[in-house]
Amino acid sequence: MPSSTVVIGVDSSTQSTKAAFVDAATGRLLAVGRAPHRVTGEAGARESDPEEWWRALGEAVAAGLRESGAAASAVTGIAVAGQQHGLVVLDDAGRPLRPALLWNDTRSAPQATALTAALGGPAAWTARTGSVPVASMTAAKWQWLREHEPYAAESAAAVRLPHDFLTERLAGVAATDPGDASGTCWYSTATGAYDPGLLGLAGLDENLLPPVVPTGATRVGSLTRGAAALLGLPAGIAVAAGTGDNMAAAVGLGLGGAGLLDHPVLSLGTSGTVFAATRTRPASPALAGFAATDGTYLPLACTLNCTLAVDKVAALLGLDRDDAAPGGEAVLLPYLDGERTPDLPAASGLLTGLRHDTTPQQLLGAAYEGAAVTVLRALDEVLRACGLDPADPDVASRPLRLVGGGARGRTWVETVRRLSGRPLLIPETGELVALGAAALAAGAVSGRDAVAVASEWGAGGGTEVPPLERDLATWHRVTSVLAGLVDG
Ligand SMILES: Nc1ncnc2c1ncn2[C@@H]1O[C@H](COP(=O)(O)OP(=O)(O)O)[C@@H](O)[C@H]1O
Ligand SMILES: O=C(CO)[C@@H](O)[C@H](O)COP(=O)(O)O
Repeated sequence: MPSSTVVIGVDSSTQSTKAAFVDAATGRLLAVGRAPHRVTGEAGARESDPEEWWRALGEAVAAGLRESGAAASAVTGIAVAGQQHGLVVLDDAGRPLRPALLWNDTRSAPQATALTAALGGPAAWTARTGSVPVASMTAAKWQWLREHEPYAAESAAAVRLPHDFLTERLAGVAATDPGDASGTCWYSTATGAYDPGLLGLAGLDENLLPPVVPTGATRVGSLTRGAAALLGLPAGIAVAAGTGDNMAAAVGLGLGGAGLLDHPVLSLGTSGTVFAATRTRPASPALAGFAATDGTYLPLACTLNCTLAVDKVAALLGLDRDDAAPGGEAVLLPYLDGERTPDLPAASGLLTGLRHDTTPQQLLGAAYEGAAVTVLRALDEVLRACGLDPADPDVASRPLRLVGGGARGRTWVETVRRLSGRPLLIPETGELVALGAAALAAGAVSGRDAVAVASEWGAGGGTEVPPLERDLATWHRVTSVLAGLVDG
C-alpha cells in the first residue's frame, strides 16, 4: 500500500462523532474531525435522531479533511464504529420512522425481564447469545416499540443498529458485523448467525435485518456517488462493515486473534466498560458475552453512569472536574440514569456518609469513586471469563488499558489507579474507537486482518503508570453501600 494513502475511521458514539484520518501505511494519526449530536429524553428515555448522526458524520469528515491537510483523492477507505445496541427503524426509503432508542434508554427494562423469562432464564440466554437481556439490548427495545408504538414497529421496512445505519448510508448496502450483532439478543454467538427461535420470540422478520458479514473489516461496498458528493470524498472507495464502539476500541488496541489476548481494558466514556478479548466463548450471566470483529470474543460489563454522570455532579457542586479530593467517609453512587451493572434500571443517585466537615471536593471525589468501583467490580469476572484466575500474580499485574474520554482526565486516572491497585497503560492516542475503525477500513482496502494492521500501527502503545497500594477501605465502603442497594 503506498505510504500516501489515508483511511478514515468514524466513531459515532453517544455524545459525538469523531472521524480519525490515518496514514494507512504507518498508522500516523493525521487529524480527528469532531461534531456533536444530541441525546434527548427524560424519565429513562434516551433517544437520538439518526439523521443527526449522518449530519455529524459529514461535519466530522469535513473537519478532519481540513485539519489533516490530506488530499481527498488520497482517501482509500472508510469504516464506522458506533455506540452499541441502539434500535433504528427505517421506512422503505431508508428514512428513520422515529428517533433511535439508545443503549442507555431504560424504558425497555420490563421487556428485558419478560424476554429473559420467556426463554427459561439467564442460562438459556447465555448459552445461545452469550448475554442475558437487559434494558440496553436491542431485542428489549424492539419489544418496547411493539408494545408502545405498534404502528412504528409494523411500518418498519428495515431494523438497524447505529453503525450499520451509517454504513448503509455510505455504501448503499445493508450489512452488519458479528460484534455489533452480538449486542442485539437475536444473534447467536454459538452459531455465528441470527437465531431463528429468538427472532420468533421477538416477532421480528429476519428480512428486516442486514446480513451479518464475517468481520468488521469485510469490504461491504463502495462509497456511493451521493455520499461521496456530500462528504467531499472520492466515489468508489472501500466501505468496511464496521462494528460496535467497544469492539473497535479492541481492534485499535491490537486485541484479538492476531494480537493481544486476555488483557483487560477499562473504557471511561458516557458508559464505563471493562472487557478483554479472548478465545473462549463467554457465557456468564454477570457479563455481556459479545463477539469481537475477528472470531474472538469480548466478555464485557457496562455501566450507564460514568464520565457524564460525574461531570453532572461536578456541575451541581459548581466545581471543575479535576477539583476533586478522595471522598473520605462519603459514598456517592452517581446512578443518574438508573444502572445496568448491577441491573437496577430504576435506581437513582445515592449519597451517604455526610458529615459537618465533608467538603464539596470530597463529594465530587466520592462520585468518581462510586462510578469507578461500579465498573471495576466486574473486572475479576471478565478475567474469569478469559479462563484466568484473577488472584494469579501474573494476571493481577497485567496493566489495565485505559481508554475513552475519561482516560484524558487526571482525577479519573488517579481514582482508577488507587481503587484497582493495578498498573495502568494509557494509550497515546485518545481516539481508540476511531483508530480501530480506521484499521477496519485499512483491512477492507488491503484484505489484511485489522487487528494485525492496528498492532503494526502501534496505537495500543502509551504511557505506563505504576500501581498504587490499593485503597481497600474506600473499595469496601463503596461496595457495601452498593450491595445494600442490590439487596434492598
Ligand atoms: N480531560 C478530560 N478529563 C475528564 N473527562 C474527560 C476529559 N475529556 C473528556 N472527558 C469526558 O469524556 C466523555 C466523552 O468521552 P467519550 O469516550 O468520547 O464518550 P462517548 O464515547 O460516550 O461519546 C465526556 O463525558 C467527558 O466528561
Ligand atoms: O452499551 C454499551 C456496551 O454494551 C455502551 O458501551 C455503548 O456502546 C455506548 O458507548 P459509549 O458511547 O459510552 O462509548
